[in-house]
Amino acid sequence: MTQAQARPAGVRPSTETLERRGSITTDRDGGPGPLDGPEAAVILERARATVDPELRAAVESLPASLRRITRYHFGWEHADGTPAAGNAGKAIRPALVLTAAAAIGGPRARAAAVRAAVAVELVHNFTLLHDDVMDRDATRRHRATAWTVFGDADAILAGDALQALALRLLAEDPHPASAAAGARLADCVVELCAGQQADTALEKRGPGEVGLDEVLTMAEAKTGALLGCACALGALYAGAADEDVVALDAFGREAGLAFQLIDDVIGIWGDPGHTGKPAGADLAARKKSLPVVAALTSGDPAAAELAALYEVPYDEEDLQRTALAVERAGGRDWAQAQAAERMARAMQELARAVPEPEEAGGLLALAEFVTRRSN
Ligand SMILES: CC(C)=CCC/C(C)=C/CC/C(C)=C/COP(=O)(O)OP(=O)(O)O
Repeated sequence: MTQAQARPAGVRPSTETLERRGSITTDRDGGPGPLDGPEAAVILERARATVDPELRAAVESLPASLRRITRYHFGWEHADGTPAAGNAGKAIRPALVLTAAAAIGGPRARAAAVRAAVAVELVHNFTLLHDDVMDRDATRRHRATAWTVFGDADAILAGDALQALALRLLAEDPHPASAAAGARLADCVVELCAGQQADTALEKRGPGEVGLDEVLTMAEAKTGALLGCACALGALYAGAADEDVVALDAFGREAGLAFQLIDDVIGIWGDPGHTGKPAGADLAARKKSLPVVAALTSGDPAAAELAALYEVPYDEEDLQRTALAVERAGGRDWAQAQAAERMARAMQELARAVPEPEEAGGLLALAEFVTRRSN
């Protein structure tokens, strides 16, 4: 099913519709003006504007030493402590929390779910800080990663502090759903850790020793779990029925897997000007990303060439050859088709929880965004 087909018929919400269901607000409350760009971009921008004050307040509550690292990580400060323009990321996860809440319970539910959205964004950034240390990634969001500036220990501890702030935010929230949300977020952190552990274990194995199913399972835990949790938290804060919370969690997970598939494609063929990461970093690190494992297990003659390249350390010369071998063995096409398939499943779950297309439009737009993005 194509993405266009996946969108339920007749869904092209107007600015008024988006306002009514709470996905956006106009400048009456100081938010962005009327819808003037792609819907997802407006929703993401609005989510960023909604969560940033609480996110900053949470970070300001940290001791000075940890505050410095986290302010740098969010792009609010340079390494020397002077103010920076800020690049705290795309805000996909807080947008999912707020938009899921709005889809079920309208603008009031969206407003009630702000702390949950901040908590999810804090957990996401905890994982990024740790992931960069483990992967030895030197660049994130177009800047040097925190561990390269402050060292491994400080980056890890700043990540730990963000996770603690997330759980404290929910613990202090008087909303009736906050305890269930806290438990769900804690379970999600455990799943993220298991996914990350599976990933590091896979990286130690040879190119011929990794199966596609186990990489998909790992990616669902590492990436899908938090997107699913974000949607579930929004639904919980809106007072959704249990089965709708489950369906929205599944929607987020499937969209999350599509997101990881596209992230892996971008990691190989993306434009570094957009991604903020060096070209081919995943191939250079010999990462067993989803397109690579799909290619390795394809049975295509190009798979043998790819396996041979993956057996030896990275050499600048072979970067293009490696990307070409993944493509020739079908890894790129498979990842794109699999992302479309996951999107179709996500749409089914969304229709179960939010059958009214007008209400589902914001979540649909975000899911489409993750499979269309270029960074
Ligand atoms: C426990 C542990 C260390 C787990 C690691 C989990 C992990 C980092 C998974 C990768 C998820 C991912 C694609 C992040 C980029 O998100 P994004 O493109 O939305 O980032 P942005 O906030 O910069 O936009």
